[in-house]
Amino acid sequence: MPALDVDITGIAAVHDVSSLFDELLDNAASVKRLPTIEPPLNKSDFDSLSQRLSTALSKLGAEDGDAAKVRRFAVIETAARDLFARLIATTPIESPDFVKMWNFLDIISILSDDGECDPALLFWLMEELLDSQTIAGCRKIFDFLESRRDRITSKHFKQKHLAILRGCNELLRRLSRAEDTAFCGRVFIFLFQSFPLGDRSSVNLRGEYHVENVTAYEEPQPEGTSQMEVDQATPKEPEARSGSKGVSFDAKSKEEQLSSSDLYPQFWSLQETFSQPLKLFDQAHFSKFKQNLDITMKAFQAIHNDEKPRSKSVEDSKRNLKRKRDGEDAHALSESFNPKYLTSKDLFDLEISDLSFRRHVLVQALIIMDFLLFLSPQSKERLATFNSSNKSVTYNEQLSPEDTKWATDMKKSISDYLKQGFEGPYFYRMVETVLARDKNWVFWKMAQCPPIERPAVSPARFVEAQTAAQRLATNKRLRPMPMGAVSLDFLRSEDEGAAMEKLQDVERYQIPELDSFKRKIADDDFEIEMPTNDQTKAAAIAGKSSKSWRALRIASRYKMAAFDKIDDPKKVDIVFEDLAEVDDDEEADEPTASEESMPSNRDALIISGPPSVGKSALIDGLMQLHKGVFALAVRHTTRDTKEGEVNGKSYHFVKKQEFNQLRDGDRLIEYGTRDEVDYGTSSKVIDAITEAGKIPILELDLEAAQFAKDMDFTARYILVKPASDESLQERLEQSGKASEAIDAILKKLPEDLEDGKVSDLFDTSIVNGELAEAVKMLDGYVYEEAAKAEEGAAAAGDAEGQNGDAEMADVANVETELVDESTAGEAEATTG
Ligand SMILES: Nc1ncnc2c1ncn2[C@@H]1O[C@H](COP(=O)(O)OP(=O)(O)OP(=O)(O)O)[C@@H](O)[C@H]1O
Repeated sequence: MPALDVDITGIAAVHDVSSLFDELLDNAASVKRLPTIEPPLNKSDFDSLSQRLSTALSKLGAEDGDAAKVRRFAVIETAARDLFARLIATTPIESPDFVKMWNFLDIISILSDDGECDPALLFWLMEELLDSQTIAGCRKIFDFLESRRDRITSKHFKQKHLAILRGCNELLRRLSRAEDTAFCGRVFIFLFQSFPLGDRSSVNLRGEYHVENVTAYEEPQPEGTSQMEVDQATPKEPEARSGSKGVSFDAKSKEEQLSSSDLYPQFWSLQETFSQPLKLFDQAHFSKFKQNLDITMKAFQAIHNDEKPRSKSVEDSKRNLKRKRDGEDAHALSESFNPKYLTSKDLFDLEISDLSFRRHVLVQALIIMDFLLFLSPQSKERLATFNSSNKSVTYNEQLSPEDTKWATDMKKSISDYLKQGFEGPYFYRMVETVLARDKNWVFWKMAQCPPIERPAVSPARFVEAQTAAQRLATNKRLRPMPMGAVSLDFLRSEDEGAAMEKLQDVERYQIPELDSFKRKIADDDFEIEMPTNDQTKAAAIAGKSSKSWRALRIASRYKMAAFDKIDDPKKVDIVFEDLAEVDDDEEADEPTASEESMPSNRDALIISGPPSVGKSALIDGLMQLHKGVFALAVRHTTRDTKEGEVNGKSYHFVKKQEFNQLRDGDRLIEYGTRDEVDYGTSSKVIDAITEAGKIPILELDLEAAQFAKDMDFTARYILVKPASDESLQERLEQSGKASEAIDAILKKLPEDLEDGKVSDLFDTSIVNGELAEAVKMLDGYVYEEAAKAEEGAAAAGDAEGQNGDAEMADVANVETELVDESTAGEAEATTG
């Protein structure tokens, strides 16, 4: 602490600075009205702070230089300590007025950051503040320190770090590890977060163990003594005792198990080794340890470990912490955070029946196994090349091959055990991660904690590295087989003709089809999921990456849109999918009709019938009548586009492979081949229409309709029949079909329209005689006019049945065509 240069000007300046501090505290009170630690005050909360401070210090003169700076710092420190002492003396920490202290500390922190006072002043005051308070008060001070940690440690850390370390260590000395475990943790965390990662001040460089932490337990009675003490008539405690207290052993291994009272001393004796691993260098101790750990492990394995851990949950602990911090129930906390083991014999059964407890002990054992394996011959060999200059943590002892095997096997058993039970895999992963990180710290310590920060590379070294990299990258020397190229070795080995033929192999010059990777990637996926062995799995993983990359490169030529849809880089399947969507623009052109305009039955409509019977004409008619209600499900086809056809409107024109993919991926609700051309309707197209709120209409030939039915596609199946063979023939001729084809169609007609077949497949049939009338019939069926009319007729009585108007006649017409011919017959008879 700088000595105060007491002189007249100094005393006057201290007075002025004290007045300034009072003013600043008044300013702070008007800026921050809450009596809380938060929010911190900032320099901007005080008007022209630097200037006001210069004025307050003006009596010291305007000299510069180190001596003047020391005088200024001393004056500010004296004024600060005066005010600080006044605040401590007059304001209890619980009082809302204590906010003045927090504000004052903020002011000091601002001055310190600006280099106006000694950087460590804040922490000197903090040390005194901690000294002046009870542990409950220290918690509040720590709340302040934690909330300002970044700010108060970011600048001039070198000048502050000793004061921080001293203050925290002093506090730790006051805290009980058993009662204030959580607070100790906060102090440690504060230290770790304040000090740079590579700071050596807290490293146990000498590798000392905390040997005072002795776990005391009830030593077993020497043989014979118990007989003297125990009443002969009292039966020896049965093994079943353990079961009655909650420990369940496997029936099979019960006989091999020690009773819990026998296990008790063996189990607790492990703690001695856990706290002093160096004892393992004594062979006798090591043998005993191995034996005890083996027995413990066996006992643990026999305990069913499928129960949930019984220890207080994290939430409970958090609640307790909160309570403690609120000062409401300090006692409860001291019970839940006891770092010492309770080793009473009476508790033993309960303790080892708790999965958390067993895990806790096994993690200790795992740490010891790592310690032992560090001494294995293999590890020693590896470490021989390592700079292990810190002899305090490198040991000359070497583990024998048998002991190495024991430690390795034990480590595996423990690891397997930890993975079992409630959230076992998660718990084990956490332990594994912590231990793996810890190993790195061990190496660092062995190498005498070399600086973690790397010095900047010199410009000369950078230029040298850059030139070398450029040289490597621009080396034009040809490799025997450039990356990705197909081997040309066969040119040497085979005769000229065969070699030339091979050279012309399509695979050599043609980019493979995108789809060719789909099956291969699926095969790799299968192998990864159900590997034959580790090698095949590794090969499949590597193969999948390479194939996915190649597939992406090919897809990038014409399927860039699909790339947006790749969420997981390991799943590129989307690039194989058909991206043909229903034409969005078209959908947008025709807005979806209102609810009232929709029929009550919203199943898709399948309009089917012989060629040229008028399916399209009927669909057009229906769609004209009800705009925005229906949308045509455009089929996919493998044929080329004809003149006037628009992709996505007439058909979705796709390649054979793409069509096959849709078909094999169960994405077609019907498909078939006509004249060597594939046609099919994608379920995606239908879903898109439904999602747009419309009803899909599928125009299908008879075979396709049958296919959809066989595929259980839900729809209303409507057959369009010609009024007569002649009228159909006429339309077929008009369509320009060859006469042979027309003959074939007409010849097949009776078979196609055979009653039984029709009634199985279709829900209704409509005779397309006069177009307008047929459309009306279709409309009536779709909007269930017939059903409505039936209801109406029932309500209106007979009269209407006798004087049916034209519309009713139409309805009757539909009914006559209903596939149940007997009913139709009756209807016909009625209307006739
Ligand atoms: N009721 C009708 N009266 C007169 N002409 C009609 C009638 N229905 C359809 N047509 C005409 O018959 C021709 C074939 O009709 P449409 O294309 O609708 O039949 P389709 O069943 O859809 O044929 P394809 O099976 O070949 O697709 C068209 O020129 C159409 O205008």
